[in-house]
Amino acid sequence: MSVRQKNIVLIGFMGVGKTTIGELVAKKLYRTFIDVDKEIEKDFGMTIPEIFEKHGEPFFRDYEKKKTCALAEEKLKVLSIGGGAFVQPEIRQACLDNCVVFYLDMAWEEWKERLDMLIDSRPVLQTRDITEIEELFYKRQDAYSINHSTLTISNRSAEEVADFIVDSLKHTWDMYEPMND
Ligand SMILES: Nc1ncnc2c1ncn2[C@@H]1O[C@H](COP(=O)(O)OP(=O)(O)O)[C@@H](O)[C@H]1O
Ligand SMILES: O=C(O)C1=C[C@@H](OP(=O)(O)O)[C@@H](O)[C@H](O)C1
Ligand SMILES: [Mg+2]
Repeated sequence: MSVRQKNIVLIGFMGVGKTTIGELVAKKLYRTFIDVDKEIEKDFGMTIPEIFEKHGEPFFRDYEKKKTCALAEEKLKVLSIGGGAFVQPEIRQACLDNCVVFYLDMAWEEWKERLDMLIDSRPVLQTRDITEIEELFYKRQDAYSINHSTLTISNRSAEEVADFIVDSLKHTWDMYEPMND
């Protein structure tokens, strides 16, 4: 597949801005944006917390695996995936094989300021105290560290990060597949 046709996937911990930044990147590249969590919510007619509540986390992870792997194989999309998705080896492989994977990396000190804003919509945060959330934050970094490009996004606006992603993609595309005049 041409490098220009590959999907772009944003990964990283809950609340770092994958959905917000993904939507901006898609607009700037005139691509379709897909938020995998929103697709799952549409499929069930329920919010993510409701799916966790009714069916449990293992069921959610299994559905997330099927949905994310299928979407990763499309072309020319910008995808934001759930913060826990990339921990699943099958999802990681599908994304790394078919897409350009950007990891949005944020410092814990900055992330923890977002906790209050996130907790109602992220069931994974509701069953853990702050120490356990911090452990999960660092544990997930092992999976996130396998990517095509790591962006340190602390103290950057969503717009700045999106512009950086678009510029770096254009640079890569021109390097590997220069456009004819
Ligand atoms: N760069 C940013 N700076 C400040 N707030 C942000 C930034 N990116 C996202 N946000 C805010 O953080 C919250 C979580 O963002 P979201 O895009 O849903 O993250 P994710 O998809 O990674 O869980 C939202 O309220 C969003 O407006
Ligand atoms: O990290 C996780 O385990 C989760 C992250 C959420 O997505 P965001 O990363 O977009 O918040 C959502 O998939 C679900 O609540 C589980
Ligand atoms: Mg999201």
